[in-house]
Amino acid sequence: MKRKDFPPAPKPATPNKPWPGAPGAPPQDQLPPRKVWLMFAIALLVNYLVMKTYFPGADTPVTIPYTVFKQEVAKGNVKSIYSQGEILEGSFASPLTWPPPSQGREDAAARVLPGAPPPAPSRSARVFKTTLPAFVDPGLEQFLIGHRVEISAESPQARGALGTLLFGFGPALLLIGFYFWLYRRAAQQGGGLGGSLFGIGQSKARRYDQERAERVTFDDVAGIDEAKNELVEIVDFLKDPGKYTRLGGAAPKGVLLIGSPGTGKTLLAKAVAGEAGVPFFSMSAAEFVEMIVGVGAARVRDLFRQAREHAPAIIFIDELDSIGRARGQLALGGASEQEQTLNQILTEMDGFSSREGIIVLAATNQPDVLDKALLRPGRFDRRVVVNLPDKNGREAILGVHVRKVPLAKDASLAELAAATPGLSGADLRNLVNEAALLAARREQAGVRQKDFMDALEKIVLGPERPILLSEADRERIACHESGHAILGLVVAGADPVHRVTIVPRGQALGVTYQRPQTDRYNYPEAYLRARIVGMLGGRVAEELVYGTRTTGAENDIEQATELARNMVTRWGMSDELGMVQLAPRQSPYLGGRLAFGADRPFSDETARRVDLAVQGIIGDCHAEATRLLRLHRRELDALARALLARETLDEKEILSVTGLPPAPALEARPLPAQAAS
Ligand SMILES: Nc1ncnc2c1ncn2[C@@H]1O[C@H](COP(=O)(O)OP(=O)(O)OP(=O)(O)O)[C@@H](O)[C@H]1O
Ligand SMILES: [Zn+2]
Repeated sequence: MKRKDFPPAPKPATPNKPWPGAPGAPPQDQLPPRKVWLMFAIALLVNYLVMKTYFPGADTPVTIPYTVFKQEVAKGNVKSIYSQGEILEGSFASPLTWPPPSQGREDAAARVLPGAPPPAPSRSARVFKTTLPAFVDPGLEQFLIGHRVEISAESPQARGALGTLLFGFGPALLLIGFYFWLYRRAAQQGGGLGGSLFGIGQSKARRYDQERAERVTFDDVAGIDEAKNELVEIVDFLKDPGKYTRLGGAAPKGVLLIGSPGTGKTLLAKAVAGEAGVPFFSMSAAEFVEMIVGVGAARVRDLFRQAREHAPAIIFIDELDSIGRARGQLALGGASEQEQTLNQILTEMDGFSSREGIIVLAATNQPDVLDKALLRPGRFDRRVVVNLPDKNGREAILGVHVRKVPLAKDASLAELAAATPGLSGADLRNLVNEAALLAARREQAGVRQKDFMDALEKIVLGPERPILLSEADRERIACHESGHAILGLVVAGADPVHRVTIVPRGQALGVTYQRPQTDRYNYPEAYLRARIVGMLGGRVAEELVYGTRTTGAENDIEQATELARNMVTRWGMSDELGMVQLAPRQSPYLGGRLAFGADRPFSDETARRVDLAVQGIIGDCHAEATRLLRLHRRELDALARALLARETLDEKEILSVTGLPPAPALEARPLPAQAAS
C-alpha cells in the first residue's frame, strides 16, 4: 500500500503533447501515412501499366493445341515463332482469346461432372505456346514460310537491353523516384518524413507559423507572471530589433527557462513568438542526437539556418540538459556525439549577431547539470525561473483552460485551486480535460464541482483498479488505512484527512488522502514528525489488531525513511549530528532526486551516526503511533468496520463515524497534500 505526497506532483498521461487542435498543437503538415501508401500503390500501378503497354511479350503465353496453331498460321495471325525442342513459342499479330468464350461456358456446365478438371479461364493473349506432335509434320517449315511467319532463334519473351533494364530495375527506379519526390516535398515543408529518410542531417524542427497554427499569446499563459514579465522585453526586441541595437547595445541572444515539468516553459516560449508575431522553430534537444555521429551538429546547423532565413524568429530548444550536460561528465557512449552537438550550438550562438533578430529560448529542469559554457555571456546568459503556480496562479490557469468548457453553477475554480497544491499548469489542464470528459460521460450540460473533484482524485490517486481481493485482504487494508486516518485526526499538526478508501487505485490497495488548507513553503520539525507518525500508522494498526506484519507498508516505510533522512542530513534536525550539511542540496527541479555526481562528503563513522539518527526518529515516531492508536483503538475499529461496509468515506463521514474532532493545530500549519495508503 502506498502513501503519496503531493510534490512531486503526479505526471499527467501526456504532459507536453498538446492534443491535436489544441493551442500550440503542431500544424499537421506532414503527409499522413495513409496518403503515403496510396501514392505508393499508384506508383506500382503505373509501373505495371507501362510494362503492359510497351512490352506485351511480357504476357504469360497461352497454351494452345497444335491444330489451333496451324489454323492461326493459315489465317496469317502468327507473326513469329521460336522453337526449342518440341515446345514452340510465338506471338500473334492480333491477340487471340483462348479458350474461345463459348467453350468456356460449356466447360462451366461440364464442371458439375465429378472428376472433371476445372477448365482454364479463357483470356486474350499476344504470345502463345504449343507442343509439336511426336510425329514429324513434314512441310511445316514451308507452310510457315509461306504464311510469312518469322522464324527466329530468340524467344519473344526475351527483351531488348532497355526492356531488361526496365524490368529489372523499373520498380526499383520508380520507388527511388517516389521517395525522392516525397523527400523534396517534405523538405519544402521543413522537415518531416523525408528528413528521416534522406535528410538525416536536417533538423526536424517544427515551425509554427503564427498565422497557421492557433496563435499563442500571453493571454494563454497564466499564474506565472514573474516569468512572463521578464520576457516582455524579449517580445519588444523581436518586434523591432533595430531599436535595441541602434546605440550599440547587445540584445539578448539566449534565455534559459528553468522550471519543473509542465510549468509552461514551452507555452511561454510560444507565447513570446506569438506576441512578437515571429515564426517559432522548436526542437527537443533529445532529437538532435541520433545513433550516427555528426548528425546532431548537422541538425543544429540546419535549425539555425532555417531560423536565419525567417528572422526575426525564435528558436526553442526543449530539454536542453539532454545535450547540455557538462562535457566530460557524460554517460558512456554517445558522449562525443553530444559534445559535438553542444559545440555546434555554442558556435552557432556565437556566430549570429544580435542584430539578426534571432533569440534562442531553451528549457530545462536541471540547470545545475548544464555545461558552464552554455551559461556564459552571449549565450544563455539570462535565466528565467518558472515556478509551480501558487493558489491564485492555479485559479488563473484553471480560468484559461475552462474558457471553452461550459461550467455548472456550483463549479468553483477558487475552491479547486485550493485543493490542488503542487499541481503544475499541465496537470491543471489535464484536470480540466478529465473533468469535462467525465461530465460528458455523465451526460451533463456543464461541468460540476463534483466532476472536478472526481477527476482530481483520479489524477492524484490513479484510476480505480478492478482487482478482486479476498475478504481477509480487505479487512487488512481497512485496518491499515484506518490507522493512517485516525492518526491524521489525533496527531497535532496533521493535515486534514479528506478521504479514505479501500478501493484499489493506481499502485495502491487503499488510500488515505490528506491535504493542507494552504500552500506551504516552510515546514516546522513538529509537522514533519507528525507526518512520519501518520505514515507509520498503517503498519502500527496492523500490529495492534493482528499482531503480524504484511508487505503493505513498503511505500510508507520508503517515504518515512526519506523524510527522516532529510531531517538529519539537510535540515539539521538531529541533536546528535547538529547543523551540518550531510547531503548535497537537492535540486528543487529534480523532484527530490540527488544532483548529478553527488558524492558522500563525510566519513564512514558519520554515515553510521546518520543511520542511527534516522532510525532514532523512525523509532520515536513508531512508539508515538502505537501509543496514540492504543488510546483510540475503539475509533480505529469503528472506522475499519465502516470502510469495509462503505469502501470510501469522505471527511464528514470520517468525523461522524469516529466521533473525533479534526486534528488540533500546530503553532503554524505546514506543507502540501499527501495521500497515504
Ligand atoms: N502557466 C500556464 N498557463 C496556462 N496553461 C499552462 C501553464 N502551464 C502549463 N500549461 C498547460 O500545460 C501544457 C504543457 O505545458 P508546457 O509543455 O509548456 O510545459 P513545460 O514546462 O514545457 O513542460 P516540460 O518541462 O515537461 O517540457 C501547456 O500546453 C498548457 O496547456
Ligand atoms: Zn499505508
